[in-house]
Parts: sequence; structure tokens; C-alpha cells
Amino acid sequence: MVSTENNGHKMKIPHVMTVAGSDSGAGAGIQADLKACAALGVYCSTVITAVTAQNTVGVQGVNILPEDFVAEQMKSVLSDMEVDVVKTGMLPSVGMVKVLLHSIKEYPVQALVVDPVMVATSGDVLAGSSVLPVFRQELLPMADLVTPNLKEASYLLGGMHLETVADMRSAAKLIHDMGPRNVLVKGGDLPASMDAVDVFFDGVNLYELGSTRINTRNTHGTGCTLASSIAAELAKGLPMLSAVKIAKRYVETALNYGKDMAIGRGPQGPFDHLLKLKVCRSVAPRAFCPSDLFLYAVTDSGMNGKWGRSISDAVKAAIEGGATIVQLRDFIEAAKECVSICHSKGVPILINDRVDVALASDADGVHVGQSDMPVSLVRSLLGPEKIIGVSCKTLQQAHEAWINGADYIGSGGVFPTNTKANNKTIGLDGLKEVCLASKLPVVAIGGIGLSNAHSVMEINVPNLEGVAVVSALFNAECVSSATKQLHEILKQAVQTRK
Ligand SMILES: Nc1ncnc2c1ncn2[C@@H]1O[C@H](COP(=O)(O)OP(=O)(O)O)[C@@H](O)[C@H]1O
Ligand SMILES: Cc1ncc(COP(=O)(O)O)c(N)n1
Ligand SMILES: [Mg+2]
Repeated sequence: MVSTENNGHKMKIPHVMTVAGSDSGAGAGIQADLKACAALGVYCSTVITAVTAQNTVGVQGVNILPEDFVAEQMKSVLSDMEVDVVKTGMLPSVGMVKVLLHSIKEYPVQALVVDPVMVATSGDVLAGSSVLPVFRQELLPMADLVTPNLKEASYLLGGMHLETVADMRSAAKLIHDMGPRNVLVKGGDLPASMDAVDVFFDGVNLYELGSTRINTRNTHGTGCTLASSIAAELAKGLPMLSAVKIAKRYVETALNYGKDMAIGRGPQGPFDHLLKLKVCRSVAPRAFCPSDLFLYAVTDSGMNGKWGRSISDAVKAAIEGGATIVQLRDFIEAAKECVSICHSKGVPILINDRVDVALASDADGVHVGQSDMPVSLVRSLLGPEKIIGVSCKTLQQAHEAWINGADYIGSGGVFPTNTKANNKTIGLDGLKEVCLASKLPVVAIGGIGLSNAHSVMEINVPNLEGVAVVSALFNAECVSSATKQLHEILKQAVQTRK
């Protein structure tokens, strides 16, 4: 494992070294291994055996690296970096296999996973039949797991026909006789099958591992990904069968998420490894503009309840009246509905305090107070693209908000207010002081309404972008007309400021 220092403690990071070919199209090979390991939280070092020119049409060229240089890469990594598991992909020559075996004899690892890559799905040859004898006689006996697809299993078995799951079961047993501890015969290419069945044999028991067959063209790299994911789970310390099952589930889930991705013009699109990132970004991120703070509508379920409105109706009406950003103080059920309303209107929506609700509803960000989760932690949970606002009353707090990665600050209470008990009023002078000290845009909050919004904007500091209001909108009988009136007042105030 790779060790890192973390507050004085050594932290072990599981480490897979892949020995494989580079795929310029990046669905398979070295690129698949790196992305799969990254997705599963495992460190991956890379020994490149060949560089291929490949795309969704096929393999246009293969450039094999000199064997002694492959040996040098392995030595660099193995002699220094505490590798747990070695995974092999494209080993295009007999010499390359010998170099690998020599290296792992010199630097033993916890497990060797062999994906006996021979032919790309496009039909192009990546390792010719001249490697078969050394695969059978020297590589497989060293392997903890070998993962042939149907064609590769057939080559290893001298051309045996494999067309059914029963054939795969026999193949797994016969390949096991060549010496590997475990065999996984993959059935991705099984003709006319409704599911994707792989057969696993550990020398004693045979298991049929099934999954839904995903209807997609984006399968280029599934084999490499499966093998490196198994290696990643083994590096974490899982037993073989568990590692295989988890890796298969990862492949199935990622195929499903990436099934409609359109990359390239050829018949086989690339596998999409980084599904987690995609899940977080199901909606294009809303970049923050300081001018979003102009008319900042903060919901209040008590007030809306009093007027007999649902939160989503209140949000719709506020947007109709010109609200430029919405903050929700109401939770998960309301959040999902309001997020979709705001996104359809292009208005950003933030969640008050609750990072979990923001994540679950895919809101644009959160607004936190001084006693909530620290801004730096909120940033690390929400990622670089979400909007974070923080309430600040003092110059020191404004400075910290900026250092810790907030996008804007809310400053107040400017005037006394009933919506927040025990909230210190800082007045227009306090607001001005915070604005002048803040490197971030500011929205004023606290007791602001139609009668005094003008006086707030009149303090005339350039980074005061707008006002955040609760009662002025949601304690009114008609939210949209109250919002319109406030919008007009703010517009005039900004015009006189210019
Ligand atoms: N369309 C699919 N839906 C679900 N799983 C699939 C699909 N195609 C392949 N798989 C799975 O992906 C893994 C790689 O299998 P396979 O495609 O046979 O290997 P290779 O990419 O080496 O040819 C296996 O676990 C297989 O069952
Ligand atoms: C460099 C390289 N290595 C391996 C494969 C096999 O790809 P698959 O995972 O689809 O079997 C490939 N096409 N290119
Ligand atoms: Mg393969």
C-alpha cells in the first residue's frame, strides 16, 4: 500500500499496478485502469507495454515498447511504491510476459490478476497467437485470477467452441487446469443472451454471476475495467469472490449510467467510468454571478402556511415577480420540487444550513451561519462548482469566509426583525463596514422591506449586490406583486447609485 502522512498518522492507500497498453480512445487499456481505480478509491500506477491508435471504429495502429524499457518501468514502481496487486492487460510479446514474470518474482505482490487481452472487440489483434504457449505454461500458473472473454477462452483452449453458459462452465474448469488459482470466463459476447452471465471457478465451486444486460453501444473497455476493478477490490483486502461480485456490479452500474453517451462515429463507444461525478452533475452546474444576489428570496413555511400557499407556489410566484435567487428553509420534499422549478426558470436555488439536503436535491448550493458546518468542510462536500454563502456580522468573519472558499456573504441583521430571534442588529453602519472589508459580494439581510430597501442600497458600496428578504415577500398576500414592487425599488436605487 502507498503510505501518506495524515496528521502524523500513516495512512495506507491500496495500490494496483497495471501493466497494459495505452488506448488513445481512452475507453480501454491503461486509461480504463486508471479511471476504474480512481472511481473505486484505489491508487493506480501504470506500466505501459504498447501505445495503440484506437477510436470507436477500431485499432488503427499499435506501437510496442521495447521490452527492457517495460522492465525499467516495472522496476521503478515495484522497487519504491508498495504495490498490493498487479493487473495485466495487453502483453503483446513472449518477451514482455517473461519480463513481467521476472519482475514479480523479484518483487512479490499480494495478487496477480491476468486479463489475457488478445483481440479487441473490433476484431483487431492486440496480442498474436505466438503468446499463447507462454500464457498457458508460464503466466497462468502465476495468476491468482485470469479473466478471458469468450474468444480468449477459446484461443487458450485451442479453438474450442463456446456458445452457451454450459460451454463457459467447461471452459472455466479446463483453464483452471492450466494453473491459475481462479478463473472468470466473461459472457459479455454470449450470442443472443438476455443477461450478462460470467462463470467463476475457484477450483472447487462454480458460480454463475448474472447481471442485467445493458442495451448500449458503449462497451469498449468493459473487460479491462472489470479486471482492474477486481484488482482494486483485492488491493483493499477483499476475498476473491467478493471482489469479483463488486467489480461486476460496478461495470453494470457504469454501463447503465453511460448507456446514452454519444462519443465517436464508430460501432463501439467507450465505457464511462466516472459515474459518480456524473451523478453529482446531472444538471449543468449554475455558475455563481454576484448579480444573482439582487433580489434574494428566503422562504418561510410559517408565513406561506398562514396565507394557504405551498412552498413551491410561493417560489413560483417570487420568481414570476423577479426574484433572482431563492433560499429554501423548508426541507427535502419541498426541496426537490423547488429545485426543478428554479432550474426550469434559470434561477439559482440554495438550501439553508443543510448540506445533505442540498446534495440530495441537487440544489445549486447552501447558505450557512457561523454556528453551522465550517465553510471549508461544506466546500469539500459540495465540490468546486456549488454556491456557498455564509452569514457574517464582523470583518473577521468576512475575511474567513473569503479564505475558506465562500462565494458571497450575507450581512445583517440590518434592521430589527422577528424572523430570527436573538439576532444582533448591526445597522446600516455595521453593514457598510462589513461590505468595505469584504472581498466577496454581499447581500444585506434582516428586517428589509419595501419601506427601507432603498436606504440599504444607498449606503453605496460597490460589492453590496442586493437584499435578502423573507417577510417582505412571503408575508404578503400576493407574493408576485410584492416581489415586483421590491424589484422596482431596487432597480431605482441602483440607477440613482450609478
Ligand atoms: N451489455 C452489457 N451489459 C451488462 N454487462 C455487460 C455487457 N457487456 C459486457 N458486460 C460485462 O462486462 C464484463 C466484460 O465482459 P466482456 O465484454 O465479455 O469482456 P471483454 O470486454 O474483454 O470482451 C463482464 O462482466 C460482462 O458480463
Ligand atoms: C490497449 C488496449 N487494451 C485492451 C483492449 C481490450 O478492450 P476490452 O476491454 O473492450 O476488451 C483494447 N481495446 N486496447
Ligand atoms: Mg477484453
